Amino acid sequence: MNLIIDVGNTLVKLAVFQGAELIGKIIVEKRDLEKKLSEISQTHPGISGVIVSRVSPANFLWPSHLQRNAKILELSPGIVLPFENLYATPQTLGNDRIALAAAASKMYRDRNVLVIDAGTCITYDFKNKENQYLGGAISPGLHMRFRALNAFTANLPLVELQKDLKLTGNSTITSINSGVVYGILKEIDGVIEEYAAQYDKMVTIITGGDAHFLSINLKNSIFANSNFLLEGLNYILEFNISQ
Ligand SMILES: Nc1ncnc2c1ncn2[C@@H]1O[C@H](COP(=O)(O)OP(=O)(O)O)[C@@H](O)[C@H]1O
Ligand SMILES: CC(C)(COP(=O)(O)O)[C@@H](O)C(=O)NCCC(=O)O
Repeated sequence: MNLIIDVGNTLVKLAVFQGAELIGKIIVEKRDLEKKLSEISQTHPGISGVIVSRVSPANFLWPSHLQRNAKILELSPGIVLPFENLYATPQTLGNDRIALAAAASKMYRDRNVLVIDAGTCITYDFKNKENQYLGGAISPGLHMRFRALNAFTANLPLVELQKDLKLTGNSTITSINSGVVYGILKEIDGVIEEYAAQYDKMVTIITGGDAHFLSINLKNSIFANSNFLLEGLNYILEFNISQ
């Protein structure tokens, strides 16, 4: 059994895998991580492998049971990867993006794959059909856009996402919502179309906290998979254990 820990910039995702099958998942705030880890190590005494990926600091103590009985792997740029990494600055590449490329490699090794992760930031990661990771793009996430409009102006309030979309905002709140949400939707559709024009038979995956809401409003039909990053981390762990 493997324990997977994905520390994002906003939330921590924890999952337990039995081999390649995800058997449990929980999303927690960083302040609750240590408590949850201790609970999981008690309820799943069979955990023998752990992988942790961080893109932001998270301070916690490992439960002693895990420290004693499990192989703990911290994802870092030096780790052996199941794909060829052509990023020009691999030492600065986000661990979450490495995990997404690993999942693309596991599930679609011989295909061109674009992975979109809509979390704190929106990341675009492209792996080609030669199993090479080329890189992609980083842009501000949904909440970051709402917060930026509030933080860098005098008059704009901090708006919560309105799921009822109106193209033409007729108030400050609906204008902000239209700008943020249509801005993201058109960005994502545009990026997909640019890649699809350059790479044949491309698979596109969307994941991350805002994936569901965005995917149902996109023009392009793409696969939403909320566990894609976790699957990638599990694959990297299994790949390194078997080396
Ligand atoms: N300050 C915030 N308040 C409320 N929600 C936020 C805030 N910052 C980010 N979010 C939302 O939290 C979710 C985090 O998604 P997730 O994929 O877990 O991101 P990450 O991996 O970056 O932690 C997203 O829906 C994002 O829009
Ligand atoms: C771009 C990110 C901040 C995304 O983080 P997230 O929104 O998933 O929390 C993270 O992948 C990161 O810190 N990347 C480092 C820069 C790079 O990937 O080149």
